[in-house]
Amino acid sequence: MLSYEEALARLLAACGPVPPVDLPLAEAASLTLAGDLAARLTQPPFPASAMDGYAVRWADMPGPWRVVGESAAGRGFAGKVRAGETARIFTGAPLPEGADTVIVQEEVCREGDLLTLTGEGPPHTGAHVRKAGKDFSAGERLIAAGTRLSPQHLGLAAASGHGSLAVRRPRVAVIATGDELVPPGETPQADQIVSSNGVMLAALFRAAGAEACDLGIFPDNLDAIGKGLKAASDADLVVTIGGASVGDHDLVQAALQDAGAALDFWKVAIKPGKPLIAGSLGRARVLGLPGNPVSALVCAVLFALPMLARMAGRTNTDPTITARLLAPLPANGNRRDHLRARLTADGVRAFDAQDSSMLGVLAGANALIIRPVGAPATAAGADVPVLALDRIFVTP
Ligand SMILES: Nc1nc2c(c(=O)[nH]1)N[C@H]1C(S)=C(S)[C@@H](COP(=O)(O)OP(=O)(O)OC[C@H]3O[C@@H](n4cnc5c(N)ncnc54)[C@H](O)[C@@H]3O)O[C@H]1N2
Ligand code: MOO
Repeated sequence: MLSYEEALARLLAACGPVPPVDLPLAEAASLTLAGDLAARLTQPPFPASAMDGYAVRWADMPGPWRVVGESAAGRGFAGKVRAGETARIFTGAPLPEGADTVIVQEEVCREGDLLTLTGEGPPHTGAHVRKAGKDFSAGERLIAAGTRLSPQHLGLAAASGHGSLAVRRPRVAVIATGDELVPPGETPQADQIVSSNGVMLAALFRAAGAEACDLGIFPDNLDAIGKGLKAASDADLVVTIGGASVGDHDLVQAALQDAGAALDFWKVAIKPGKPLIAGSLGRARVLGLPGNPVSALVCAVLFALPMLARMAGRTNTDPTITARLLAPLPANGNRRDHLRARLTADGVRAFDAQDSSMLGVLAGANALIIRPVGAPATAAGADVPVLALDRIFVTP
């Protein structure tokens, strides 16, 4: 059986960046920028007031002044501020020619056109004025290729003159297999259960900056699964769920072979998720995940997310952190284990129930404690490696 490290290395070696697409800013949130982004505009484009007040020449301090005009945001003062003169000015408005400093309105008294200083006045020349280009200048590199776009990045891109962005958004097709499955919202008949994994994994992949298409449920027969694979074949990553193990109705490998897929490996020394299948179908990568919900999610977190990061053109940062163990753990066997756990400021504690079918425990877990192959019994207080799921699911 392949180790986790070997399996991940092989999967990543087979993935490259997908071609970029141009998307409107509003659709680019949390996707990955394809190329360096340079400013097209300068911000602020002109020296601008940072306060509501009066624009003056520092040389004229401490006044008094004659008010000769007004500069508002979006409607500057066309005239010039000369010796002894001032212009009313508002936050964000262009500083009129001749002026170099702003006095806040709380520090002056105005009677008609006459303005006198009542407070301390501005501390230095240029006070309360934002120089042109203080934020950024046209041509400046603002966001590096490979960055996942946060809301703040989108604001910066908009301000700097971009209405759309070139991003890499890998496409993932999700195929659930199983005669026992009915879609979410439907009432299962005798011997049936609801397919929970499709919606769960599609949401995970979307949160990772992929375009996920949940193709639905395909029964346990070669023809049906073959149809599913056909429908999925223009994706960058095809993810099947279930039918990965050794039972008579576990047909995903056979269906992949029928469809002409090349199989790379089957089974990884991890827990849960041992029967993972990996291969390629045309130009798509294929991951055949085990059907147990926890196994499917753990495999997706361990393998699909790094593959999607690579396809999106991001460097895959290892999300593993270290936390203090709050309750002892027994020695681990020959598979790298991933214990559902609760991570708090105090440390991390594994749930007692670790069966790979239990969605209730999975949904209550915000972390996976990693138990390396052959890890000895570990006492409370020790530092252990942990995957903090909250971090993985909300990145950027
Ligand atoms: N004799 C052996 N039996 C099994 C082995 C083994 O090594 N020898 N491995 C076990 C392990 S470990 C796992 S994990 C499972 C994986 O099985 P499959 O990938 O073939 O999955 P299924 O049998 O199709 O389903 C398993 C389980 O998950 C439920 N399921 C499937 N799809 C969904 C879905 N979309 N939503 C919710 N639940 C789903 C399914 O009903 C089963 O209960 O095999 C063990 N057996
Ligand atoms: O490897 Mo299975 O995923 O333990 O239930």
